[in-house]
Amino acid sequence: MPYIKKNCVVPSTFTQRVSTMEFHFDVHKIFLEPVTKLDSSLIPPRRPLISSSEAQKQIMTVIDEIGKASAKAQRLPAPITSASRMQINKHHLYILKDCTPETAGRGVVIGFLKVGYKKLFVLDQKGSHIEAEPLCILDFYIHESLQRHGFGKELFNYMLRNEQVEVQHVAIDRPSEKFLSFLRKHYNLRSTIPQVNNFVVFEGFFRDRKASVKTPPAKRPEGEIKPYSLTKRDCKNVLKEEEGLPWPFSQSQSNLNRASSLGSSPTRTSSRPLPGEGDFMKSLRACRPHSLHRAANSEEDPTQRRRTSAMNFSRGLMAQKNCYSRHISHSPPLLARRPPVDGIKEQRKTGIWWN
Ligand SMILES: CC(=O)SCCNC(=O)CCNC(=O)[C@H](O)C(C)(C)COP(=O)(O)OP(=O)(O)OC[C@H]1O[C@@H](n2cnc3c(N)ncnc32)[C@H](O)[C@@H]1OP(=O)(O)O
Repeated sequence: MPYIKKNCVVPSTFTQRVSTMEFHFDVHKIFLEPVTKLDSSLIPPRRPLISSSEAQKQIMTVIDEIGKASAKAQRLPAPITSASRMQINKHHLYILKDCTPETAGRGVVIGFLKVGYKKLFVLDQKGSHIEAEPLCILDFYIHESLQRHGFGKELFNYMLRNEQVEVQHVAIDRPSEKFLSFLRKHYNLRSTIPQVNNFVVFEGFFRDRKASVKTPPAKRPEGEIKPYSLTKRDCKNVLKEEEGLPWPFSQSQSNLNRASSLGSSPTRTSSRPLPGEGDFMKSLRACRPHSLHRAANSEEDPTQRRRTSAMNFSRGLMAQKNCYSRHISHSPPLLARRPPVDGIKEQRKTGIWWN
């Protein structure tokens, strides 16, 4: 397990030279703390020891490189963390550097954690959809050579303290098997509440929350049901971006297509309703949640991981519609297991999409 020595995170078993993400400049001059928190300004809380324009350039290089390393480790088709993405989103990036004397004068980063608040519809245990804006874990990476040394836990705990959030209250954007194992081991998070989007939440998500969660507006007479904030939009015609629909309803079709290729949690760029949105909302009321989302423990092709934010929504939509149109109040058994061979073939046969 690591321990803190002279404000630095150092693994107790650490004897060999660190081989991590190195840079041609000295990371210690831009990140003065063991963990540096960045927001969209990309300006560290403690002023770098070099000119601000040079610091900005180096910080952007670090973010781009660690983003690439994370994407490679997760076998994502493209990085979901980059300097330019940081600048346009309200995310927080925690960067952990190595502070051992061996790395003095060199640029060495151990890993990073990216989080951000997102509006989501989250299903509770009873299958009711709840509007929430939880802190979401968006990207998490520790360099391969230093995994299983306790750095991930140090960084994660630092983030929880800094964001003042309980671990069971976070939502996680398609966690990897390693991350699920990490959460089981360190936080005893095991049972998930099935969702129809890419986010995984654990039991306890709805308990003792400081931030408010609310159920959508009271049901209108049949035929007039409108999802959350559609009414608001109808009235005002304009929604501020921050007040857009929760994911998954915040996506325009074109954005869905783009998001699916990038694999990230999509950003809100449009407040136009999706085709079939109303049906989906109705079906959410008519259907209990099912394991459309990959079961937390299920195995999956890593190349497919986190690729399908948008596609999964479409699949969820289709499956929910399917469920609704057949007036089924429980998930059909088919939905509770993964496709035997190929989800697409299965979909063609059954009309039901797999997640
Ligand atoms: C929302 C998302 O970001 S999902 C993507 C998460 N990131 C990745 O999958 C990238 C590759 N993995 C990593 O970067 C790291 O393994 C992390 C970030 C998941 C965990 O960081 P670490 O520093 O390794 O974690 P730490 O040392 O504190 O905890 C170790 C525990 O994490 C889990 N873990 C870490 N590495 C592995 C691994 N290779 N295989 C299985 N479990 C692992 C295990 O539970 C492990 O405990 P164990 O060694 O007793 O089995």
